[in-house]
Amino acid sequence: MMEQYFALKEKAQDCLLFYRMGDFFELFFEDAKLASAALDIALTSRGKNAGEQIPMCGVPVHAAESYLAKLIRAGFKVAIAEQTETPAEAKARGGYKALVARDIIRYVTAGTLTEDTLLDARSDNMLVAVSEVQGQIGIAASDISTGDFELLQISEDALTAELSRIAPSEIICSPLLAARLEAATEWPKEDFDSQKAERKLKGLFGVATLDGFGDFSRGELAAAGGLIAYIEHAAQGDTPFLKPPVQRHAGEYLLIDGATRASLEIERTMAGERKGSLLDNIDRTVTPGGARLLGRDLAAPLFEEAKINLRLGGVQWFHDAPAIRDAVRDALKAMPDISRALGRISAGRGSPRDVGQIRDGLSGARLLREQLALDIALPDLMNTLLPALDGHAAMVDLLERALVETPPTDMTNGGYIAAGYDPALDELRSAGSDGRKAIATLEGRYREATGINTLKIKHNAVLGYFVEVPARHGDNLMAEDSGFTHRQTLAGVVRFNSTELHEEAVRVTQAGAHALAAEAAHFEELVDKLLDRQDAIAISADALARIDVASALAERAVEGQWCRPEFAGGNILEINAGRHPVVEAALSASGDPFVANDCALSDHERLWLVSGPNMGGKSTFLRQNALIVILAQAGGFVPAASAKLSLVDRLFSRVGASDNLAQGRSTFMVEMVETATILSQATEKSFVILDEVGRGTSTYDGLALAWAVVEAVHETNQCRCLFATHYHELTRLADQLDAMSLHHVRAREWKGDLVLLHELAKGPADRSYGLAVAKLAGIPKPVLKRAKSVLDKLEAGKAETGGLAAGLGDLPLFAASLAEEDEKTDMLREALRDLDIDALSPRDALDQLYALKSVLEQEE
Ligand SMILES: Nc1ncnc2c1ncn2[C@@H]1O[C@H](COP(=O)(O)OP(=O)(O)OP(=O)(O)O)[C@@H](O)[C@H]1O
Repeated sequence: MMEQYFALKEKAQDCLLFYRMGDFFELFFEDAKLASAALDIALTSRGKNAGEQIPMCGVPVHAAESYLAKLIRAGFKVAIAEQTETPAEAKARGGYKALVARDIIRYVTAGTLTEDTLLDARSDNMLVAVSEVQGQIGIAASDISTGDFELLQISEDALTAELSRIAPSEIICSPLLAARLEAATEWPKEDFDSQKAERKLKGLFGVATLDGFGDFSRGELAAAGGLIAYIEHAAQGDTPFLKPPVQRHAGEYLLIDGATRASLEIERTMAGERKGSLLDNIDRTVTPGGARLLGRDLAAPLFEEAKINLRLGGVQWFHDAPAIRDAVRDALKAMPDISRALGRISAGRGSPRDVGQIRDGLSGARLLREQLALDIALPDLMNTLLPALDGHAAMVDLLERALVETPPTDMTNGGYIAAGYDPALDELRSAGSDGRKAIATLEGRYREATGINTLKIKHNAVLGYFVEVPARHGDNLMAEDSGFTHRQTLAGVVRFNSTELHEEAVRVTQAGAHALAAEAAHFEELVDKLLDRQDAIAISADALARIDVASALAERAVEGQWCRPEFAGGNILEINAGRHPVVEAALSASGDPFVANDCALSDHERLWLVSGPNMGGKSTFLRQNALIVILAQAGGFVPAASAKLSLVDRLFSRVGASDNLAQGRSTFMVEMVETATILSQATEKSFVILDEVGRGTSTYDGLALAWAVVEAVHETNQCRCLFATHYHELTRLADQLDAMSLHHVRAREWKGDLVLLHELAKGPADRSYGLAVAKLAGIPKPVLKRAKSVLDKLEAGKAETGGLAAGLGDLPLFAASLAEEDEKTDMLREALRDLDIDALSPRDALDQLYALKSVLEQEE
């Protein structure tokens, strides 16, 4: 057995091996130690290997899913080794001592789950494959529990942003990329082959060309190849359930990098929780499919006005029609998760319950369509979605006739095919129940005939049916002519068989076995019919999810009195009475009102410098405007009285200081890396919020950096920007930078105490109130007093010398100093531009590099 175990373990590689033995999955050696610790179950031992006890632990097969869930959550992968023949088959093959054959039938990994119990119903579970072809990155992403499948090609610098959007549970990559993608599992290069992948995809979707799905690059195809190979490996041969690939193009979406996503707490808070995030705040969806789609929408807001307005039209319609909204949401609430049920069926793991769910979902969809079709003024969104809900009448009708109302998950005991669907099955069932009745009658007759009132006819798995009497009556039935044959004597009872009982028993078991087989055959047939229509069913499920999202966003908008955003040309962001939905909700829980604030960025006033006391609401103001952009471009209403904006191509946020010690970066380093990304990538169409850039270092360095960053954003990037700062000195820049204006959050001192008004006003803050905030926070009085006298001294010094920023008045403008530096690098640029990299051998490339270096040295 150990030999067989080692062979399987070798195959399982870095996965824990679940080795099936009877009713248990057993784990041995190191696997047992790891699993027993992770699952908190007993570690025992069994037999010896090389003189050492073999550590072992086990989980019962019937409860294996919950243990699997725990292990996957703890970051393990599991290989399931099942018995591939029965003990009887093994005996027939190799005699009494033959070992039952076993093989790995499936690998369970975080990205290849389909079971309800192992998945979060309201989030996607993405598996991502990444490849690199000629310097371009191909990404294939799929949620195999629903079949969603997308492909895209990006440049390498966009990789982390894309991965943060997709938030995969598991990443695989070709060996070339493994060093750059720490979290990824390396997968053989042969599977990342674009030509092989193209053939595979064509086969999978039964098409002669992939042109109908998109014009895929070699990188995209290679990634798809890796992804499919990995899924096939996990399922050990079953064809993966994938819908036709959707090709994404970087320019179709609002780009949000990982740091911005994290700092704006879009889908998760900084602490990693869904609760407290923007998504959690706005999520009023009533179906798991809707919740998943909303998550996807927020992760990738659109950059196309027509598409956004299509979504907004749907939200508006539900917003304006409360009765329809309520009715639709009630109908949706009752609907099962069709997508995931279909995913399981397609993966060969579907149960009668899954088929029942699809029946109920599709029939609900049809009712919904009939209900909505009565409305004459449907918005475009609904006009495009409603037809997708139809077309399943024959399927629903078949499933309604074929299945009982609530089919079980477990098929082993049958009972899921409805009475009346198949007369032959009905007959088998009645033969079975007639037999059981006959056995009950037989029991009565035997009691009478033998005079033993305690005689019983029982059934167990080993003996089948038998007659049982207490031991003291045993002898009566032992007589040769009694009609009973002895089978077993136990401590208190004796068991017998009889010809009549045997005949009835055969009738019952045969009828039962035939009925089970008939049910299984019907089930298989139903599954085949469903799979024939799986694309159409998936489209209906997607349409239901979209309707759920539209009605949920409308519900949230009504609840919070949100407005429909409008889009305009140019580069504006005009928000009237904007609010931060998460802060507002937190405040309202404690009964405090949220103070709404306006934002009015335009081509002439692109950059707002916001100052004011700590705790005054600067960060909240910056973030709320970023969140409004996200919500608007995701196709939702926004928390404001009115909102008009020009589409944003990239959103950047550098908010708050957070150490990323895991990556070995200090607070200041993180701040600078993020700021560098913004300065290099923000375009005129971007929106940037910068919060206290420079505060992580010494005052002079910090101010100098903040100063230069404001100038660069204003002069070079020319994007819309909100910049919060405590450096009062920066306000001087307003004289030089014509598209920058000054704003502050208001505060007042009242009877010696600070009152924060959280209200934005024009102009710079009059003072910083740092000490007053410290007092609010409970800094001891002697410390405050001392701080006050230090402050007085500093301010006296400042008055004499002109302060920190003295002498900055005659600094030349940013653009002027930049131009000078640019010239220096021109020769280099020329040389680089003339290089034809594709034509270079590695040797030439090295020579060129030396040449470039010497150009640089000459210049310097
Ligand atoms: N518009 C508002 N209306 C009501 N309360 C607000 C508003 N904005 C902020 N607050 C409250 O003030 C708190 C502090 O806000 P915020 O963090 O935005 O201040 P800040 O000016 O950025 O502070 P710091 O300079 O210390 O970072 C928030 O947690 C919230 O409770």
